[in-house]
Amino acid sequence: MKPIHVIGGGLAGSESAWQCAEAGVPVVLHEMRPVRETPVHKTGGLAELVCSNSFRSDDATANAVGLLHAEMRRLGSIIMQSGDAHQVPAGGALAVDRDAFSAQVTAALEAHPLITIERGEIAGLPPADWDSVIVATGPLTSPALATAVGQLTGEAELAFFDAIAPIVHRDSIDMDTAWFQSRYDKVGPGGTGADYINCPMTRDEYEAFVDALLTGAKAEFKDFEGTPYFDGCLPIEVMAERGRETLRHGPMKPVGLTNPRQPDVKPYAIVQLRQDNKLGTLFNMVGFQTKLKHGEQTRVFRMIPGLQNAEFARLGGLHRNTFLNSPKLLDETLRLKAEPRLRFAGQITGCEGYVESAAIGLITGRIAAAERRGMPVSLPPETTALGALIGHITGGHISADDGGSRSFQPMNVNFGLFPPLAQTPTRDAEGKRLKGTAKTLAKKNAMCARALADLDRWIAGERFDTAAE
Ligand SMILES: Cc1cc2nc3c(=O)[nH]c(=O)nc-3n(C[C@H](O)[C@H](O)[C@H](O)COP(=O)(O)OP(=O)(O)OC[C@H]3O[C@@H](n4cnc5c(N)ncnc54)[C@H](O)[C@@H]3O)c2cc1C
Repeated sequence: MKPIHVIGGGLAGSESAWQCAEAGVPVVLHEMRPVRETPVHKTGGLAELVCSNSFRSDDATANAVGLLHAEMRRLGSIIMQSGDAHQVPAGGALAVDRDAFSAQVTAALEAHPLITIERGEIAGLPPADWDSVIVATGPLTSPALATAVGQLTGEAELAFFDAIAPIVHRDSIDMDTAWFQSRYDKVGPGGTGADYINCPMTRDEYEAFVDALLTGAKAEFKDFEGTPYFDGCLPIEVMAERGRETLRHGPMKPVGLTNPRQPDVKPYAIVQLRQDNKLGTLFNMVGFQTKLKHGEQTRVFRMIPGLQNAEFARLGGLHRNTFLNSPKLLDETLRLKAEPRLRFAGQITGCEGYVESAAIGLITGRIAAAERRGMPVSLPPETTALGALIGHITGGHISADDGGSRSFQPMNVNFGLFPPLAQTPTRDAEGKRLKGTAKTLAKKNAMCARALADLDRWIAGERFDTAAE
């Protein structure tokens, strides 16, 4: 059997390669690192996490990304297996030790008899005799390949940017000012209820901090002027520009947390830091992605009480994010209409986040493997998180039909992408009428239950079963 070529050994490409191989199809995985680096990757490891170490909520009963975790686990995801094996405490979220996680993914792929890993950049369109290719080169696709893809799709259909948050050495945080606590003391999977470091601010401190953010020198990005930000990853200073109170309602919201030294005084704002490595020596500043210049970051972030002596293991930054205008360019099985031997996976398709990228890698791998084996291709139902996400990429988004710039933007999985329930729950188990948040929660519960039931039926109806191969 001719191999499937997967380009890019990140979150999506690693999962794609794994799924193809588990389905009995040989794979050549091409990863350019460490021969050639991206502006943000630091290692040669597969599935390297470039910023936060969080896979976000692990709640499969009421959260769309938690549901996606559950679906991927049912489909034998190597990313979820490795994430689960290297979890670190993070309240209700699934966060991982990034090095151990990446090492496990790398070892699993290296050991698979059907996977060959070739290190080196694919610096242009793949050779013509590669008849089935999965392009999973991510937001930082190398310029040579991006240019080649751009020529197939039209240059205007690529390029965007993203921001990363700083990481602080734990022993440089003043724990006489800061304290450990998860919001609402939420224990979550593998957490303790006291997983985050919290830094409180008075009103005066908050106002001075916002002023410093607004006036601090920013890195310039002339290349990207006029490009809209993705709302899920707004730089902190851009949020501050939207209004002086915006941060207090966003990453600095002071709710669900009590300062043990002054339990009766409500902080005006709180900065949270989340454990970043298993050792617990590094903590990242939650929601603090930034395009402040490096010197300014040190100065401004040391204004935060508890971080006055902070030592930064990594400062924040702003980087390119390459993605396709997929609804226009890809068919329903994620093939490039202009060149169908090329299939796309991961963030380059316009999903957003580690888990979503891996999820699209998972489905793309299964589709490509089924096709190679001459089996019918079946997509997950649109009621599942996987199906909803693919739907968004390949057709769910409705473009503004005004002839202006494209409107398709990267998207995290969310319940807005799912078809509505046939019947929305109106009463609880005791027959009491549901209202407000209880009603919303019941709706999410019902959507999750529907998704998992439909996914199980889809799995049962597949013509090949990866677990049995
Ligand atoms: C600055 C920044 C910060 C981010 N922060 C977060 C975050 O905090 N949380 C989150 O969930 N997501 C974050 N993301 C998004 C996250 O990177 C992606 O969701 C995820 O890594 C995408 O997975 P992927 O497999 O599509 O791409 P990647 O994981 O980036 O993998 C792509 C791989 O392709 C390789 N490659 C590129 N070009 C070539 C080529 N021509 N030949 C061979 N190999 C090639 C790269 O080396 C890389 O290993 C961030 C992205 C950026 C850029």
